[in-house]
Amino acid sequence: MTTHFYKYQGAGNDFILLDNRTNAINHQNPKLIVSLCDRRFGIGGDGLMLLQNKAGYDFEMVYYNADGQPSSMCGNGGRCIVAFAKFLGVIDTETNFLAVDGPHYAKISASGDWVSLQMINVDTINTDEDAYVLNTGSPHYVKMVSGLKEKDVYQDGYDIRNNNTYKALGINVNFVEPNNDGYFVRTFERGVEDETYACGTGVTAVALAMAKHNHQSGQIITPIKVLGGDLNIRFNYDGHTFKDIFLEGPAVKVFEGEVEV
Ligand SMILES: N[C@@H](CCC[C@H](N)C(=O)O)C(=O)O
Repeated sequence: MTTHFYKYQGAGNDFILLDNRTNAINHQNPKLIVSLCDRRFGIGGDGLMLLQNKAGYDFEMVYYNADGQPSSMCGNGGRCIVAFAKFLGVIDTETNFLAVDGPHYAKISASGDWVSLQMINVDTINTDEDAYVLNTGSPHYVKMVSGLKEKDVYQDGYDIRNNNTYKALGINVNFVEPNNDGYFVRTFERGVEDETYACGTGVTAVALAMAKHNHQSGQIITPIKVLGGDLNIRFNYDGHTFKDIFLEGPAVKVFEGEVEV
């Protein structure tokens, strides 16, 4: 069958969006998702999402990585699907929706292209040698480096994601370096198995890990530059739990069309 698709990007993390409120799309088809996300033979994307009806919520976000597998939470995907929901008229400027890691609240600008998404609370940050390891809806490894602009993020990220500790379940690898007013971050993403232009749960993990690293607490706002733009993370840290975590940034419809599914 043919269906309408929409392409969105959030700071360069890009996604195919499908409106599946009628449940007409059979999405349990990894081969189809891989081919739609292919940048040469398909539409292209770091992932694919379906917006579905869900009792008790404005909608449900169903997320697949570009490798065709359902995965854990995608922060930029969450921001993009909120913009999509507003475009479809499912929501106005606030929403409560369900994702794989639970309920999420989000706010969207009246213009529909700036989304502030609440993320899950985090109370555990582990270490792996000099790196931080935490789950912000997806699992993340955060390592401070210098010379990040020139770093071989693909190779170094690949090696960490595929080492004996992480190979089986996978992990997203974030390299971070302080810049003027915040941090510069580059991420090797599990399920894309490549560097992406941004990772929302990744920059969230970096912001929390850096607060712990710098012994900060209270209300914290962390601006983060990524390859595809700028993101902001605001949260509250009482020394035990990171709460009221919001990931903020652009979410933009790029193009739309018809595709065979
Ligand atoms: N791009 C995402 C993260 C998507 C999930 C990730 N690839 C994984 O499998 O853990 C984001 O913006 O958070």
